Amino acid sequence: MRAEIVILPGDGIGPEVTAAAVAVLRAVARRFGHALNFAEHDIGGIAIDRHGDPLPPATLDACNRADAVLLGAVGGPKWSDPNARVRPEQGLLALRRALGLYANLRPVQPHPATLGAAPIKPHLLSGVDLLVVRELTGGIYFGDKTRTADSASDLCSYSVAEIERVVRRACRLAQGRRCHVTSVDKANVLETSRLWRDVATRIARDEFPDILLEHQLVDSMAMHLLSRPRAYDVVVTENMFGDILTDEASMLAGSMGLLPSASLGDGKAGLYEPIHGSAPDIAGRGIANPYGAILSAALLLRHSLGLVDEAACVEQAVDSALEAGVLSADLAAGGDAVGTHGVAAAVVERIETPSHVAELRD
Ligand SMILES: NC(=O)c1ccc[n+]([C@@H]2O[C@H](COP(=O)([O-])OP(=O)(O)OC[C@H]3O[C@@H](n4cnc5c(N)ncnc54)[C@H](O)[C@@H]3O)[C@@H](O)[C@H]2O)c1
Ligand SMILES: CC(C)[C@H](C(=O)O)[C@@H](O)C(=O)O
Ligand SMILES: [Mg+2]
Repeated sequence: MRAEIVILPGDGIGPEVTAAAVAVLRAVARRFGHALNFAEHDIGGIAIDRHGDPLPPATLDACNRADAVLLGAVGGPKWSDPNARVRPEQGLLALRRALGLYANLRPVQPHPATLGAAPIKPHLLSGVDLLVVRELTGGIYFGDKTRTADSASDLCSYSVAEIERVVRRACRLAQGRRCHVTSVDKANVLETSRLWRDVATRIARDEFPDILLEHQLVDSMAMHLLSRPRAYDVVVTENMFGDILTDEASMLAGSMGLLPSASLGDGKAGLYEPIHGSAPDIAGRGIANPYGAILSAALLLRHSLGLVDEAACVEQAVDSALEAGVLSADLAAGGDAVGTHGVAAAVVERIETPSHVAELRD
């Protein structure tokens, strides 16, 4: 197949981890005979520096035309002055909104080889397999903002239609899994959460009789996610709760650097990015963990290009590399760590050696 993929490396470790993911996609293209074309564009801080705009029109045009977009990360201390006129993160938010990507899928499946890196007891982690579906284009992120000398406000609003579409997406995804959806809200305090709970209840009851829907308040969810993570299958929640809970969930896997994400709308095109940020504390040292970016590339192959076997091949190559002890510094716990390039090379080698990955599939 032919596909146009836009690469947005962004800031900090973004360029390091996207380079690793592109190397893996090139290996997939070679092995399976696909013509994947990559076009790099600016977003975030680097786009502010070069164009005075965190989402330049040329970047947005390219993303609109592409079959899929792969992003590294945006932001960093250079652009973090609270009084700055414009911020890198605005570029990412505007892109998600402009592409209509309302459902952000963040799968969490701790790998046996990285249990040692997690601060949670290993017996709580075996068998954990959950999928957070985070609403991505509404809520407090996008409401009106005000600021005066002595006060500030951020409006949180949701429409019925915004809640319906993301809950439907979560229920459909659960039908392909264990048919269990946990909807997370703060309905004991927030009006938006009370609407969320009403709509989620109605959609599950009227359209998905095969789905078990449960509701959980976000504060106790933050606790249960660590104390009984195996209890969850699909978790659906609003924008900011999903942001916070998935950074927490990354500790089940062992590192922020491990979790991928897919941001989807109603069409095939999507935006794929690891859930972590630009990690200014380790940027430029070649030690960033690229597994989350590589697994995001696997999601791109599956969801936007429909290349299911190719996606599975990447995921199996990652499993095999982790099993072989190819661990970046955040996972190696003082042992021998492999740099970003080394991790990418280990995954590429496994994709190029079909027998290696086929063995795992049996
Ligand atoms: N999608 C995005 O572009 C995105 C996501 C989150 C944060 N950010 C931005 O990133 C900047 C830094 O934010 P932060 O420090 O709160 O969060 P962060 O995710 O960048 O880093 C948190 C911690 O996790 C570590 N870490 C993150 N990714 C890693 C990786 N791949 N390998 C190894 N270690 C990794 C970092 O070294 C740091 O100690 C901010 O400007 C923030 O807005 C961007
Ligand atoms: C950088 C920031 C705007 C972003 C978000 O809050 O959505 C990030 O934290 C993420 O998780 O993708
Ligand atoms: Mg986040």
